[in-house]
Amino acid sequence: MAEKMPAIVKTKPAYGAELVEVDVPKPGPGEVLIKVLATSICGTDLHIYEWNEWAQSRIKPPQIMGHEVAGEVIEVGPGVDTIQVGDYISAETHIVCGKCYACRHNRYHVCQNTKIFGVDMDGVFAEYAIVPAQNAWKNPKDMPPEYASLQEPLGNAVDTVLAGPIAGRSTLITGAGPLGLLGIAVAKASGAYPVIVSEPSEFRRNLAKKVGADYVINPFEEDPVKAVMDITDGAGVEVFLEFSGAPKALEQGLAATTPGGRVSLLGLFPRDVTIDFNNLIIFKALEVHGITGRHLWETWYTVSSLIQSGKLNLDPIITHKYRGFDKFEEAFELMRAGKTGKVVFFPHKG
Ligand SMILES: NC(=O)c1ccc[n+]([C@@H]2O[C@H](COP(=O)([O-])OP(=O)(O)OC[C@H]3O[C@@H](n4cnc5c(N)ncnc54)[C@H](O)[C@@H]3O)[C@@H](O)[C@H]2O)c1
Ligand SMILES: C[C@@H](O)[C@H](N)C(=O)O
Ligand SMILES: [Zn+2]
Ligand SMILES: [Zn+2]
Repeated sequence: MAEKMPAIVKTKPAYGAELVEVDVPKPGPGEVLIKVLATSICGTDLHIYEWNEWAQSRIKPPQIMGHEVAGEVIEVGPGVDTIQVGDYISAETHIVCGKCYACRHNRYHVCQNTKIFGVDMDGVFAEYAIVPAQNAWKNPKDMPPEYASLQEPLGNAVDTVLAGPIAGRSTLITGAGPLGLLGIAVAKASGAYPVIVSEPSEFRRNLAKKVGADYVINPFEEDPVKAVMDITDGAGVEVFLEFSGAPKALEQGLAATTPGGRVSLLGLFPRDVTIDFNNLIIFKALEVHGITGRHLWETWYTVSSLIQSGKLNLDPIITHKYRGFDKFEEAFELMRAGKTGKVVFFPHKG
């Protein structure tokens, strides 16, 4: 096996990243080494690439980027007995402690000592990568690697969409970035109707339609609250799913939700948000959920089953596929410009 490999590395505390030759890592105790078959870019990778304030406070270069992955196990470290060479895996990116108050209540998704690979340690934008065995998820052999790699962000979308009843419910999704698009696919596969999407980008509104949105709205040109009221005969939507992180979208979504409806919030707001709690939440008796990460491991079972059911319309969401990492800068710049859905690399050129 090769001793060196190309990897996208955050080499310096500054904008960008570099494609460099690094040593193929050796799995330590409790770890496995995978041949990376597919790896996709997350918005968090973009923040690390851009070196925004959050990245500056958290990332310690030099470090291999990336965390969404599918790969074949080629070596297991000492003490690993749950995963074998030849297994085809994806990875839960949150490495949880198993010991804190949250973990001891089976709330692993809010472990207070969570570490994330590709964020707090080397990641998977490479030909080979280390995954802690406790984080490995075995895939069926016939699942395409690009779908298998999307399971981690699909888990975010599944936890948002399925935080309450959805079948037959009118649903508003704000934001059709990669996560919102995955949310549309999950909502449609789960029987939501009508699915109304508010998204300012024309490119992404078109993707939303291809994924199955029943109505799309440009919130910069028409009032989404009025549009939702028109579509729902003045009732408002039963379910509001926030995927944009835009404060205005939150306010509009709450106003467009029917009294007694359900609100699930995944988007992260760039600053504190001021909301009329009394009129938009309390007097409407809304059920509000904050969503973070994925439930371990219930969400992974749901995601895997949804993919295997063939009902998730993922193909329109994967807008860009790259063999090798040579054009990684193009990929990041396209994503920064909002001209992509999900971007997937297949690191091995052969
Ligand atoms: N809670 C979690 O665990 C978790 C995990 C992953 C991502 N996130 C967050 O989820 C959000 C979505 O992620 P993403 O990668 O798709 O981000 P993204 O930035 O690519 O997508 C956001 C979309 O919202 C749209 N938008 C902007 N203003 C809007 C408005 N007023 N109304 C409607 N849409 C508007 C943008 O045009 C864009 O397409 C981000 O805020 C991200 O930080 C949270
Ligand atoms: C790391 C972050 O980007 C990841 N998608 C999560 O679910 O937490
Ligand atoms: Zn991520
Ligand atoms: Zn913990």
